Amino acid sequence: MNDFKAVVMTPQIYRYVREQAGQPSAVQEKLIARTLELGDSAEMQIPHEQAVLLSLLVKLTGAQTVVEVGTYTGYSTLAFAQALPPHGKVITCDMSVEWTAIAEEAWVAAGVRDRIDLRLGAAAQTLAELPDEPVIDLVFIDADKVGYVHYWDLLVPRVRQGGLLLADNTLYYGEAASEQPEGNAAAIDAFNKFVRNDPRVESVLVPIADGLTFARKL
Ligand SMILES: C[S@@+](CC[C@H](N)C(=O)[O-])C[C@H]1O[C@@H](n2cnc3c(N)ncnc32)[C@H](O)[C@@H]1O
Repeated sequence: MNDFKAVVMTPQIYRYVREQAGQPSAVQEKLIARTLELGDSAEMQIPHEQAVLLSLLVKLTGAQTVVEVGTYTGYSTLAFAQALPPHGKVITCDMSVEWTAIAEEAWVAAGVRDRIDLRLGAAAQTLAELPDEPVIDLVFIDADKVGYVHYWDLLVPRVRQGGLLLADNTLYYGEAASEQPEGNAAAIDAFNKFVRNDPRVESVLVPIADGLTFARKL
């Protein structure tokens, strides 16, 4: 068996991968630039190729109800909203008024503001207040890493059978794989073990961007 079949990413290969994802739209370009002005926090924005993947997943699954944990400046939300049918909805949670105000400008410019339900406040509270019925088609968890297991447990029962759960940063810069991960990397490692052993889903960790876990609700 081939134990190691993976391409070790280099800047040249990464540029090539980015080229295959196509160019960001004018609204996306502007949002990338506006987010970069924020400084260090800009690294939280998902890369464009991941946004393309998120859009594809909405279309492939026919999702109409998406729940996102972690809006930031709204790049991933925009990817979901643009891929949804006109009556579809993204419920997105964040605590930052400043960052989500930037997101809202982009959503308005893209003409998808009416498909987005922004809920400000602690995500655990927002998710606990969602209806108990399993009506969510697609979930994207991309907020504080120590909260992942709790968000997962709040969301899995609310996802329909066959629905898709996505969790971002599940490699955590590769640190989740270290012998003794610390801090956020330890939280992600614990989350990964939790998902692996969760009988409610079948899952796989895909090494795109910072690691993206896919899980299908059984
Ligand atoms: C990695 S960023 C999200 C990036 C976003 N998905 C994108 O594509 O640009 C994480 C976000 O989670 C938010 N966040 C962190 N802890 C939170 C909490 N307990 N409740 C709600 N939002 C939280 C932060 O304010 C931040 O905007």
